Amino acid sequence: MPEGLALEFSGVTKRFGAITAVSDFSARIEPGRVTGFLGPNGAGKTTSLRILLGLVRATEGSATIGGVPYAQLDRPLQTVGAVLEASSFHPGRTAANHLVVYAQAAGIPRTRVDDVLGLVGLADAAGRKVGGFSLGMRQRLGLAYALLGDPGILVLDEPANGLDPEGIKWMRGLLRQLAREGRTVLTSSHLLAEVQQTVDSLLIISHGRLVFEGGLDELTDPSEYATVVDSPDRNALIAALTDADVPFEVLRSGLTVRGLEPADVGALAASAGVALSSLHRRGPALEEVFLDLVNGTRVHPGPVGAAEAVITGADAAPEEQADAGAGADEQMDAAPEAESPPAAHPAFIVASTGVIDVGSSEAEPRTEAFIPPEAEEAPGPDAEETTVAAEDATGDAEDGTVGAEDARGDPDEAVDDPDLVGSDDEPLDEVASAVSPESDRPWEEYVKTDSDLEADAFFASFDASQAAGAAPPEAVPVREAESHDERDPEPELDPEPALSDLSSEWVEEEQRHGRDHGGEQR
Ligand SMILES: Nc1ncnc2c1ncn2[C@@H]1O[C@H](COP(=O)(O)OP(=O)(O)OP(=O)(O)O)[C@@H](O)[C@H]1O
Repeated sequence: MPEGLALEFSGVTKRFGAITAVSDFSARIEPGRVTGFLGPNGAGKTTSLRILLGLVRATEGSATIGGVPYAQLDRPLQTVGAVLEASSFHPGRTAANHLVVYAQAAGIPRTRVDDVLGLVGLADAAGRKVGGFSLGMRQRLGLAYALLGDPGILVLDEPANGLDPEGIKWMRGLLRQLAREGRTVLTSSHLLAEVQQTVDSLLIISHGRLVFEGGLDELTDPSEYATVVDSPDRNALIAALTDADVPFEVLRSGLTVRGLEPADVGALAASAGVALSSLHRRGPALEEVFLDLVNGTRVHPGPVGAAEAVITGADAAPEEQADAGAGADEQMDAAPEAESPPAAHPAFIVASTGVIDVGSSEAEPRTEAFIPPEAEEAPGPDAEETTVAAEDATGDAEDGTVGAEDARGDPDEAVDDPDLVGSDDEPLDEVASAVSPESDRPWEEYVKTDSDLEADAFFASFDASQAAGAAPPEAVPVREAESHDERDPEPELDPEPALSDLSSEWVEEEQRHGRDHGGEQR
């Protein structure tokens, strides 16, 4: 059985130019549990996970896997399986062939490909081209990739995206099973409800800062709960409570008793011979508590230093805090259940859904890595990380893509906050090469990370070493792939390319479509 190892973030801060994506984040994730990593859009979840996986270098602090940085793992794919982005598969390759590339590169037997495809429910689709896959199928394929090396650690970024209710149920079961086997499972989401039934522990992050660390049952204070009880003979129940000196309020939904558990109230009624029509515990809706935590109107008195972490609303009146979370019924039993530069590591290369270990990345000097035309006006290509226009890299904000502006609220405020401005003595070139903090709209700027350049170099060197003169395939437009009729067993896509066809031209084309293999998918 693969060994689950602890994951640890120690004082991790990541600045992208003027934006602080993660701020002094420390947390420990234990094996044998499912840990939910929660936060609203733009909170810094993906950036934190990328730092953990050696795809982005922390500005400060470190993240380790079993005590060592990702880059120092001997067999990365067999140690950590990651799903960070499910939409970046080559549309012309079959699901099986996609995995075979990674299996070969990591020395994993071909039979494992069939195993994992079966495990994620894609056995029947193994020979189908990924361009015809639904989002949910791509998500499953991403998971198959993560499981390929039978790793003891699973790091999944929003794994439920695109899954139907049946798929979500299946995913929950799988995560629980993996944790039961002793593996470390870290799964991110922006919805508490999505992970509520799965996780043992929670990390909640907001504006890059940890605001909660603990179990679901620790999210709320026991004093926030009350027992709601009712009887067909309400007068008899009122008399029984009054005789026992138990204070209560009469509500339309029943009598609310504070300070007594449902079992105690039930016993009291039984001893008075009063039949009950309902008896349950009522507390703040967990989703409300989650929102209060991320909005700063609730501060968790845990060891995370949340009081300092939450910038606004921390001094809201206690009544307001209680009101904000109260009101939703909850069934009794529903309650809780850097210095070493990773990109230069010769033993791994970044792939779209995580990391693979396919030998040296040094083949292509970084200066020759693909630089999108949009980046040409940005600081020079010899910078370690390069700024590119946000519209191409992050999608148009008007399309609904959440960018830094959404995440940070008032952009002017963000720029004025000294914490959000990269300092001149940053150890990385990225800050120097990023948009200047004086820029009008720094939050819209995309900073090309080490992993972007690693991916560029990987595909370029792959092409150089494998190409046998075959013409590169035309990239299949997304629209064509997405409009595929499921009744057609095999979409009319381009022929499946050979490994040697994975040319840099294709990568460029993919990047123009926003499917940056291995890079930041903003
Ligand atoms: N390469 C980059 N260049 C510039 N800004 C970036 C880059 N990557 C992330 N950011 C910014 O960092 C912040 C945190 O982003 P991140 O993707 O980590 O958040 P998230 O919690 O994963 O959000 P979501 O749930 O929407 O995926 C955002 O403001 C984002 O715009």
